[in-house]
Amino acid sequence: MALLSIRNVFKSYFLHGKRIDVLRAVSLDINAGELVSMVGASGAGKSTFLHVLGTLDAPAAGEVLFDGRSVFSMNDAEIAEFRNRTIGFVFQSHYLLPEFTALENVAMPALIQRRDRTGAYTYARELLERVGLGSRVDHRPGELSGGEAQRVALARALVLKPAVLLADEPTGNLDPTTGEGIHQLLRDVNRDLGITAVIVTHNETLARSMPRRLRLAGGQVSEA
Ligand SMILES: Nc1ncnc2c1ncn2[C@@H]1O[C@H](COP(=O)(O)OP(=O)(O)OP(=O)(O)O)[C@@H](O)[C@H]1O
Repeated sequence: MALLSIRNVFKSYFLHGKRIDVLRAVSLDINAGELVSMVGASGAGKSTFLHVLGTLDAPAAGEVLFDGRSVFSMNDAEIAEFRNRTIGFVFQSHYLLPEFTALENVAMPALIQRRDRTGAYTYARELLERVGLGSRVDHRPGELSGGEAQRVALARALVLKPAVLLADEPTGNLDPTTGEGIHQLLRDVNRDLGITAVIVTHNETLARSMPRRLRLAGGQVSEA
């Protein structure tokens, strides 16, 4: 059975009396452990797709299934709980808290969930070492390079041990070499931690380096 399934999903926006159909009858299965890239023109709906897949946004019609269970049939509190437990997000901006160190930023989701403090910091440190920032744990975001800050954001997305990692243009603000470093880390995390990952990117070369490639165009998702 697929880990994540999208079944006949529609999503539109209404703005100034006009309707924009973004996703039109999208169906897709993603198996546990897959590493998937998604490309598509600006405005094609990639972020919208990722938000629906990540349960941040409900579809107008259709279903999102996790392990065969329909996510949007749960109530809002249950969906939020499910999302916290299951999905890690990385965005184009790192959204790190400026007044906290790298270590505190990574541990934060676990502390908010009232997990064991020592365990949270130990795992946060381990994740920072994994992303190559063992020597930067006490740096605040303003004392990190763009690529380093994005690696901290990736570590933070992993601290609750999610089954799924969704990344929306995680290298969009980075130079190509630094961007390739982040993509390599995503490949490592997928391989070593067994996390299922979907990465939206504008970089066709990086997208092609992923084992499975999707393209979003005309409201439809196809294998690329
Ligand atoms: N909240 C909203 N209200 C109205 N229209 C929206 C909203 N969010 C997105 N859109 C429109 O929906 C379409 C898809 O947007 P989306 O951000 O999903 O595209 P994208 O493929 O991620 O684009 P980009 O690569 O430029 O980030 C765009 O035409 C956008 O203008």
